[in-house]
Amino acid sequence: MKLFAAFSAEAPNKVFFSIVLGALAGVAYALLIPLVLASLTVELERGAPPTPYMFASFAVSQHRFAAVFFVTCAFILVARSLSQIMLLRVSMDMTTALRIRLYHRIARAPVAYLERVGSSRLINVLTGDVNRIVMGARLLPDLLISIVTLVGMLGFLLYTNSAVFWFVLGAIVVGAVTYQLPMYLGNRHFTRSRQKVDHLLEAINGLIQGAKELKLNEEKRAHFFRDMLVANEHEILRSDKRGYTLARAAMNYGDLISFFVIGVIAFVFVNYHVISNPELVGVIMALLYVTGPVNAILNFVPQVLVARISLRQLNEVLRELPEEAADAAAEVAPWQRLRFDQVAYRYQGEEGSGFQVGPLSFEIARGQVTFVVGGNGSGKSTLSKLITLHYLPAAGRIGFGAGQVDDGNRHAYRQQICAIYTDYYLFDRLWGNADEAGRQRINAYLVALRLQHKVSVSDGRFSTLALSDGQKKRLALLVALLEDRQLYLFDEWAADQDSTFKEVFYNMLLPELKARNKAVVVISHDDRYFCVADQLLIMEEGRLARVEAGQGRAAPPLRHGVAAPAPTLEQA
Ligand SMILES: Nc1ncnc2c1ncn2[C@@H]1O[C@H](COP(=O)(O)OP(=O)(O)OP(=O)(O)O)[C@@H](O)[C@H]1O
Repeated sequence: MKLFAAFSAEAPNKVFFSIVLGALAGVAYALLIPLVLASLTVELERGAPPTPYMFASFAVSQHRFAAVFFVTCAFILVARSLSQIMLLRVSMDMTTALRIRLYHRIARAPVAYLERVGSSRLINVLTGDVNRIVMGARLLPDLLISIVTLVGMLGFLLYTNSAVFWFVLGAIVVGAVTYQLPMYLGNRHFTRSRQKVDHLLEAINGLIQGAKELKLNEEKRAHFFRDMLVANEHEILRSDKRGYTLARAAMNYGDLISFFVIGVIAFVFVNYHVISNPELVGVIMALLYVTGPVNAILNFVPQVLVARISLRQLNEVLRELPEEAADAAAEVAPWQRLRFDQVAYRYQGEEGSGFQVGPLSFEIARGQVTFVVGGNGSGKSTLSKLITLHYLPAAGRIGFGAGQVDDGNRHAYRQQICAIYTDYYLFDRLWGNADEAGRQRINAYLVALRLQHKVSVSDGRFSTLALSDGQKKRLALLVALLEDRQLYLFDEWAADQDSTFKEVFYNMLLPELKARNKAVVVISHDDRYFCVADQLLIMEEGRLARVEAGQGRAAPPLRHGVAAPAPTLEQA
């Protein structure tokens, strides 16, 4: 029912219309056998067969019945095709709408959540579950046609012989109930298999991303295959085999229910009830005829069950996907200082609580460069995500000038921030239309970052991203510099740059941003350049050990011959 509701929400009118058409096709289907039987009965009652009607030089008996029969067939063809095509189209629209809805939800989910669940689960929902839901929903009209046909044929049986009707109805109820038991058990195996697919996708990700490491260590590769890939594959295989075995057995049992009933009526029932031979022929024809719809109902059930499991997974993801308010247009006042007041953040650990950063209190001023320094694991990157408003503080307040960051304005403040994280992502294009001045700036930055012979930009797209790690990071810096923001954060940007570009970064770009009255936060291990900072925040084990005033001056030039200086921006 939930599956149906999810489906009909997409286009209620179209779904309603195609269901009516499907139901009419089912009714017409159920009329075919009674029509043939009625024409035979009329012929028997008349005694001598009438002269056949000639149609296109073919002799046609009972031409009125024949006409109704063929018109009914034509109606079934049209109604059924229309119903299926309409629902097929709605289901395609539904697939796209579901995916787009999920994209929006993922885009609005907090970064901390996305880091926690990882990409495998979400990709599995987007590519696998959405399709399975739509496949299941697509079967609904066929299911409906079969149900209506079955009901119509039961009506015919009631009309023919009420004792047979009650017997058949009882047999169908017993058959459906006994059929449910193996289906229920099969369903449990399918659910288990579906959960394992998430783990398998993660392992496949490791297989591709970790290809280099795996190739260099045969023992590691063997363990990875055994414990991650093969173990998950086998568990999925085991669950699927059990699930499909039970489902198949149940389906075959379902296939034969009609024949059991026919056998019992033909060989046993007739000895206890009065039933004429024409009635018996009619009943057996009707029962043979319902074999198709009964099989269809039972065959579609496993797919609808799989679709229901996927719908449950999708709803679970949608339910647990937290949504952040995303009002980029909220009013925020101009500010000069970013304030952290007793701000604390704690990761959710596997068992209980994880690493805690804070409580931290400090200020970052515009027109100044603030360095965040400290040992590995001291919490610098975590702090960077607090400063850029991705992690929500568990305690304390973050403010820009007199304004406090809250759910309503967080997204608007984010629009004033630009960051390059250690795990940055470089998109292959620049968004927004660049005018002539913009194009000149891009070219100037390409020259300053010595990328002019490697990358060009046309129609806002980079000509290539096949670059070295250092070059890619310089391209990411170019993208950041083109965005005119109030606060810039660089998390170990210079770590994999050679000395020339460290010079450019620390002695040229940072002072330039400072001169443009930007608040600049730099996470760095380059102690040679600490003198560039106006302020140093020193982190130790998640706490702010000290806040030191810096010198706010350029680092002394590199020794002659170590690196050729890059052109300044003005020169470029
Ligand atoms: N996504 C996460 N989930 C849980 N714990 C995390 C996560 N990211 C980091 N941590 C924990 O937080 C601590 C601080 O990590 P963080 O990356 O902030 O340190 P860092 O100072 O930037 O280190 P480095 O200099 O090595 O980059 C680490 O001990 C780590 O275990």
